[in-house]
Amino acid sequence: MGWADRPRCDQLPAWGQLRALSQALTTGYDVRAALAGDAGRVARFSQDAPELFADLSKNWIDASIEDTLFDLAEQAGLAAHRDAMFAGERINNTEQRAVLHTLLRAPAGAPQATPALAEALAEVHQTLDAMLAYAEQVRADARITDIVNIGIGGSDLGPQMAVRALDAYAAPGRRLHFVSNVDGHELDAVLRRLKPESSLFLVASKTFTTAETMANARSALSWFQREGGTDVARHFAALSSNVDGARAFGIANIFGFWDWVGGRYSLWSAIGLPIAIAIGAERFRELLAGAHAMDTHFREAPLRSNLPMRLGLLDVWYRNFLQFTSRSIAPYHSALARLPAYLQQLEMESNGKRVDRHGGPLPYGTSPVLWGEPGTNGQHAYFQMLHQGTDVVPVEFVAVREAAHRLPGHQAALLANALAQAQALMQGKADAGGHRDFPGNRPSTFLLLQRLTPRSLGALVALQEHRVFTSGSVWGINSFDQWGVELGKVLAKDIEPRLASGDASGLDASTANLLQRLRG
Ligand SMILES: O=P(O)(O)OC[C@H]1O[C@](O)(CO)[C@@H](O)[C@@H]1O
Repeated sequence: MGWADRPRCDQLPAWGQLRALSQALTTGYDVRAALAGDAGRVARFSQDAPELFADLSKNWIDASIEDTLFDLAEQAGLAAHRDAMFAGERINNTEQRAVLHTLLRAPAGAPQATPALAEALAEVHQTLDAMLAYAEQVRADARITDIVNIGIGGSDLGPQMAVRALDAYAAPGRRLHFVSNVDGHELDAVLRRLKPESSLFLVASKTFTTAETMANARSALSWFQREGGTDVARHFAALSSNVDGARAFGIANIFGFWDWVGGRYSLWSAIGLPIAIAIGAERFRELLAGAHAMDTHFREAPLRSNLPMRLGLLDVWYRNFLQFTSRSIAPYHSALARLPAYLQQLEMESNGKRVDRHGGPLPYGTSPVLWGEPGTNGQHAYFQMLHQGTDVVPVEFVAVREAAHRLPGHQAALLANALAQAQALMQGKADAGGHRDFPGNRPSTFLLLQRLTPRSLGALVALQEHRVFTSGSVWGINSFDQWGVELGKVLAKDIEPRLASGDASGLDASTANLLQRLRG
């Protein structure tokens, strides 16, 4: 039986065993006792992976639970599903598309399973070379001081997150702006500071039809022409798999990609152009190399030491057997400020599904809610709830050992806080007074990077992509479509003219009332 037609995960033997294991944890799993009583626990639940170290030992997990999760992965055909993705099978079944973002970071000429894949890889490298040559050209052009990326969702979140994360590698004197929202305040605030002759607009849209991006691109183009800009070909470029659409818009400089790159998996493609302009071609290649190293790990490491698989299986354990509904991301590096937003799209758009890949409703939970802010800021905001709230929320710390700055004292203070928070969540502190009592035993994972470099960022992001693949695969869903975003788009199109006309016919009473108030 193949991965696509195996029984649903809740009908697999390991699922029942995991249910029994979770029912045995009547008062939760005691991580403190487990750590104190087992000298081998840290080694058993820690591991190296490319560019990072992971400590899972503060989680509600033990050897028998993890072994049963490994059984579940085997029974669910996880490895075969992964291999099908790398082999270019159309695993995105609702759109009949392959899922090959990993090919975007494969080295030129890397052996491929089929001639078609080898050909696709050659095309990837041709486009990459052209895109990186263009990035270098922009970097060398002292007249261009402001680059504006106009895109939304995957055409915004990845580049924005990475540009900020790699700011230490950016050449000074050039500003990158990201405009995503159809809310004109956002574009207006950027345009007010720009001059046409020193601006470059990158219109980033896989489909080149997304309403917000098209509205912003049209407004940017009229501003450019109104302000006396003449050379559209020099000041506008498009990053899109819809080359005809970009051309019809009037853009000549187009960097393409393929339908097998999902929007939220696209920062490695032409969508990564703002990153390449910020950090340069060589550093961009390092970003790809870091991701490729994680791809190789995901492909080749045995299940037991395969970090994306271990994290994804832990996510399944938490979501389906301990009923945790969210995970908090705590990056202890201010340059990773946009990582939680990026991961929200990655995980919640991929795995926020209520039917299996054949369309059958699921009786179990899927994507958790992801949220977070950089540490130490979160500590002074919502960590109260993590320590003393009624719900258990697993926290994923991301810490970076070496700072990119030389300000004395700050890095030690930052790292001490990361460690202390993980420790405090776990240890707790008994106090008879109630209000000052910390129950402790709150689970966390600790990911540790040596430095935040293009390479380590690439590995970190690929790790997250593959852990999302893992949980989605076990759940039997299609992690690569996003039909859930469509209905709101259609309704907005219907409502927009009504705001002008006031026609509320056929609307429900609440929407009709709000429509009239918005008009007034
Ligand atoms: O790159 P595009 O085609 O403009 O799409 C932007 C985003 O919109 C979505 O399709 C959701 O509406 C995302 O999946 C995607 O990343």
